Amino acid sequence: MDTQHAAALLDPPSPVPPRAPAARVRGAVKRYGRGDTAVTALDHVDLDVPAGRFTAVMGPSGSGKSTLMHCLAGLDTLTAGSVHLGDVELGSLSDRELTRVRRERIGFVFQSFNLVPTLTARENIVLPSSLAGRKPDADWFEQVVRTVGLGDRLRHRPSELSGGQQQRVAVARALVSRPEVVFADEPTGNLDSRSGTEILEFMRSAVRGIGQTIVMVTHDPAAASYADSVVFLADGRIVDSIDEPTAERVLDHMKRIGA
Ligand SMILES: Nc1ncnc2c1ncn2[C@@H]1O[C@H](COP(=O)(O)OP(=O)(O)OP(=O)(O)O)[C@@H](O)[C@H]1O
Repeated sequence: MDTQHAAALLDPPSPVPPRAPAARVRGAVKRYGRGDTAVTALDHVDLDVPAGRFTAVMGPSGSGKSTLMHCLAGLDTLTAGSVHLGDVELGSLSDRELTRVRRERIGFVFQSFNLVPTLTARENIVLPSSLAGRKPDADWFEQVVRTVGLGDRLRHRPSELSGGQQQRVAVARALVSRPEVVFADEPTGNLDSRSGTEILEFMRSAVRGIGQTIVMVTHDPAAASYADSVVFLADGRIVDSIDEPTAERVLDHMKRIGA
C-alpha cells in the first residue's frame, strides 16, 4: 500500500458539518396588554428549530403555541428576547423588510386553507412566487404537484375541491417556493382523519425527501406523531420535548403537563 493510501486510512473521514438551526428563539417574552390585565403569553422561551426536520408544538389551550409560531414567522413581535431566521434577527427589520422575509423565506399553511376562491388550484400554488416576482422552477413545480397528487384537479377552483384537496393545494403552495421554514397552524384541524393523514404524510415526505424544515402547531397527538420531535408548552414556557414521538407517548406527556 502506498503512503498516500495508508494516510487516507488513518485519517478519520471529515465529519458532515451539522446544519445550523433554521430558526432560533432566545429569551423570548411576549406580553399582551398592560397593568392588571397584562397576559404573559411567552415567558422566557429558548428554542432551536432544527433544519430539515419536522417539529410539532403542543400544549394546552392558551399555553402560547400560536404566539410562539407568530413570533417565529415574523407575524408578531416580541416584548423582549430575539428570534433569528437563519442569520437574520427579525426584531432588527423594518416592517417592509419583514414582509419581504415572510414572502421570500417562509411558507404558511393555515387550518382554514386560505386559498383565493377565484383562482384555480395551479394559480393558487404559484401565487406567492408570482407576487415575489419569481417563476417557480418548472421541474420542482411538477414534483410538488405530482407528490400532492392533484392530477387533473389543478384546473379546478377551491369550491370544486374537497377539504383535503384544498389543503393539499395550500401545502403545495407553501412548498413550491422552497422556503427556509414552513409554519403550519393546525393544518389538519378542518379535515376528516383520512385527509388529515394524507396531509401529514405529505408534509413528512417533504421533510424526508427534500430536507424541508416544518414547524406545526397541533392539538392532536396522532398528528404530532408524524413529526421528528415535539416540544410542549405550558403557561408560556417550554416544559418538555421528545424525539421520535408516538401518539401514545405524546398523550402521556400531555397528561403529565395537565393538558
Ligand atoms: N392579541 C392578544 N391580546 C391579548 N391576549 C392575547 C392575544 N393573543 C393571545 N393572547 C393571550 O395569550 C395567551 C396565549 O395565547 P395563544 O393563542 O398563543 O395560545 P395557544 O396555545 O395557541 O392557544 P389555543 O390552543 O387555544 O389556540 C392566552 O392567554 C391568550 O388569551
